[in-house]
Amino acid sequence: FGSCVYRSRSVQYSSQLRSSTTLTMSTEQPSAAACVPGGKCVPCESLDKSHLLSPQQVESELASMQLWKLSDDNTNITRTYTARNFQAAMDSLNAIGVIAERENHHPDMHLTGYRNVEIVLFTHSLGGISLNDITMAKMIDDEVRFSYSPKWLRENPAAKKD
Ligand SMILES: C[C@H](O)[C@H](O)[C@H]1CNC2=NC(N)=NC(=O)C2=N1
Repeated sequence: FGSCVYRSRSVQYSSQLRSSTTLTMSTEQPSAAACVPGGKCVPCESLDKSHLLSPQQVESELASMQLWKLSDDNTNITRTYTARNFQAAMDSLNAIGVIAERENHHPDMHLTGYRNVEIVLFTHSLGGISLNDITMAKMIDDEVRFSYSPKWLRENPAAKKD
């Protein structure tokens, strides 16, 4: 997933003595990179308005992602679920957080009523939806092992993973 090309190493030179320069290699945190389908990543900063998806484009992407909905104002995609319990909700948020940090593309996450979760994805730098958000949604669906409320799962069979 998202084999992002990170600007991996920053080289800091600090000359301690005039006669020698200490070369300290430090590996930066993975740089700003957001992923688009196909595992290619583009740095967040390289996105511009041309990367915004139209509502039609979003809807066609979401046709195969039934757990996600396009917001009424077309500015984000959301996924809501009820976890089995508070810990399961927290575990899912933390798992999503790992993906978000890895991809440097972060959802808004809301936990209410101790186990009702809403995940909201949009590209902050554009104020709308880009392919990065679609990719993140797919990664969340594919990689996170959710523990749902059995009642919720019965009511949302699309969430069932075989
Ligand atoms: C500097 C940093 O890479 C950027 O702010 C990243 C961080 N995470 C992000 N997450 C989201 N959803 N949208 C962004 O534009 C974004 N940009």
